[in-house]
Amino acid sequence: MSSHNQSSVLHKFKGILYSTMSSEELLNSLDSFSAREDDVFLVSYPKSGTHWIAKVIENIPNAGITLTSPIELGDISKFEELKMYYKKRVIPTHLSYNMLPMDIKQKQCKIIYIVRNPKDTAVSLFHYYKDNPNLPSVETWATFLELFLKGKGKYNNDFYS
Ligand SMILES: Nc1ncnc2c1ncn2[C@@H]1O[C@H](COP(=O)(O)O)[C@@H](OP(=O)(O)O)[C@H]1O
Ligand SMILES: CCc1ccc(OS(=O)(=O)O)cc1
Repeated sequence: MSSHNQSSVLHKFKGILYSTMSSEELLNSLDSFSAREDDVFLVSYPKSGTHWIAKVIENIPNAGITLTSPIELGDISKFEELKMYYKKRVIPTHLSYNMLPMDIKQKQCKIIYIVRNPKDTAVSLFHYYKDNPNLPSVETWATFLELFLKGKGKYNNDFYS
């Protein structure tokens, strides 16, 4: 696995790799997020079928919900953006439980946790990295799988360092 390009698309926050589309300032301020009691969080590891489940939820007739972008995606203005939604919010995230904003736990918001067979998730992630020239290049399936099994990947820790 080569680490070229890593600096342009990934950055480490508290030992975990995130997309640079999640600003450090936002990640640092997650605990200042003010949850609503009726918020629903759609929590998943990347490539677990998040978009599919999100679409299913979004298409529930008369659900009266707004599907937002992931809570960790964007800059410090994210929480202001989320405040603008007046309908019940369904908020996706790939954050680990420890990184979830405190208020979500305090208000006991509902969480839908998506689990996909990790063998399929690993294959999906492997192809995702292979097909995305902006991500660090993947050499072989064997090296990728070894790192994946060690929990070393985006939203995990130091896959590409
Ligand atoms: N109805 C469905 N059943 C099972 N997997 C689905 C699905 N719809 C999408 N997926 C798979 O979910 C993965 C994407 O996940 P995410 O939305 O979290 O990024 C893709 O996996 P593959 O790369 O194996 O095709 C995609 O094909
Ligand atoms: C459909 C809502 C959604 C969910 C997750 C996303 O992040 S990622 O593409 O899986 O990194 C984006 C949008």
